[in-house]
Amino acid sequence: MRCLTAIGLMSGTSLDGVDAALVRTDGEKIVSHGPGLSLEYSPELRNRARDLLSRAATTSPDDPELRAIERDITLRHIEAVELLRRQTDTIDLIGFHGQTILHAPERQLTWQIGDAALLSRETGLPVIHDFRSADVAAGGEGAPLAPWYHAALLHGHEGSVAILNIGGVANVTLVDAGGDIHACDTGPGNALLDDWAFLHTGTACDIDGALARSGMVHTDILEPLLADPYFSRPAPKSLDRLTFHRAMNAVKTLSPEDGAATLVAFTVEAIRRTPLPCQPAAWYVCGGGRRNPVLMEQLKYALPAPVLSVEKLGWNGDDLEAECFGFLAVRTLRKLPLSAPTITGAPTALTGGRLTCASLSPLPEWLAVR
Ligand SMILES: Nc1ncnc2c1ncn2[C@@H]1O[C@H](COP(=O)(O)OP(=O)(O)OP(=O)(O)O)[C@@H](O)[C@H]1O
Ligand SMILES: CC(=O)N[C@H]1[C@@H]2OC[C@@H](O2)[C@@H](O)[C@@H]1O[C@H](C)C(=O)O
Repeated sequence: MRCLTAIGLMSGTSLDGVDAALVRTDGEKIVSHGPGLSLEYSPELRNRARDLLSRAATTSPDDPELRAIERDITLRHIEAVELLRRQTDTIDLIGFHGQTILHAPERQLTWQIGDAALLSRETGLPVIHDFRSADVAAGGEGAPLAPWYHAALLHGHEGSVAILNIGGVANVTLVDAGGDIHACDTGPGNALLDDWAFLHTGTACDIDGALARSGMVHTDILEPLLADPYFSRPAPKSLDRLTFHRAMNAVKTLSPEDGAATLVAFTVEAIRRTPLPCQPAAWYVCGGGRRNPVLMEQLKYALPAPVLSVEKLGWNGDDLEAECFGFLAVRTLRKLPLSAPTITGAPTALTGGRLTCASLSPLPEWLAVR
């Protein structure tokens, strides 16, 4: 198959906005990746989405507020596509992750909202979406899905490497010296710390780790949190943004600074305790967590190998997830696997994703022959 240029779109668990990025690929090799951009959600939309997440388990897909949030989020994605389109000649397709509002693989449930038909109609492009359902339906975790992309980018790299994404939730990909891929969600990323900072300072995150830096870690609170069976469970495993929300209750009597320090330690300790088949020679960090200097310092202290930003590999740590969904969109078209037993626990290597093509007539030849 010839190489295609895809726009990948990701609205992550921190609910900060939409990331969009270009990737040129045949679904196996990465010819080029980037540039990308991010568009924030308004504080109002963020609050509505946060509220929706907390009641998603009991919300019907026809709920009018859910529909309204889905539309507003999709409109922001359309803006992102139009802005990115100005930076390149031809776009072939879009990989559209949507916004996860509920993730419960043990109930074969994973729910990403986003109106793929509206996105396709407004942009005139084919849209691949619903990346996680097939994996969850087959008994997999449905997440993380970035590992195939990390492995493709690492092609030719020697030794074992960990790529650590610290978003709202944190997840790791380990590519071992033989090229085998292992992965899982490690535990909380920034989401608890974001909620804590918002509660105490009204800011969307603990900017530059200012709160955590002057706080003290309360191990008497931390240890019971780390006693959760999730941390001793072998990989593959995945999380919902709200899985460890009770930690907010556990730290509620602490000062803003001590609460922040304890939540940072929770993220770091969960990463350190992640059961991996071998120790990586280096950890490369992507996602917004790498911008929190306190988190990065603590990681460097806790982990036995060097901890660096993915920028050291020449990658853009803000765009990586968006690029990934462009890459996976092309893999969907080629019916290549998006997941595998050591990544999501799916019984075999599985493809996934669905095509929505609202306004293309005639279909491009590469799409029509699928
Ligand atoms: N200067 C900063 N100081 C502290 N934290 C920061 C800073 N910049 C970004 N962050 C953190 O990064 C987060 C955003 O990270 P990112 O965009 O990777 O998350 P996401 O993609 O939404 O999450 P996920 O990967 O779980 O889907 C913010 O919510 C914040 O916690
Ligand atoms: C269900 C869901 O949306 N999971 C996200 C979330 O954010 C980080 C972590 O939890 C990861 O498992 C996943 O996203 C990335 C892009 C993934 O699938 O690799």
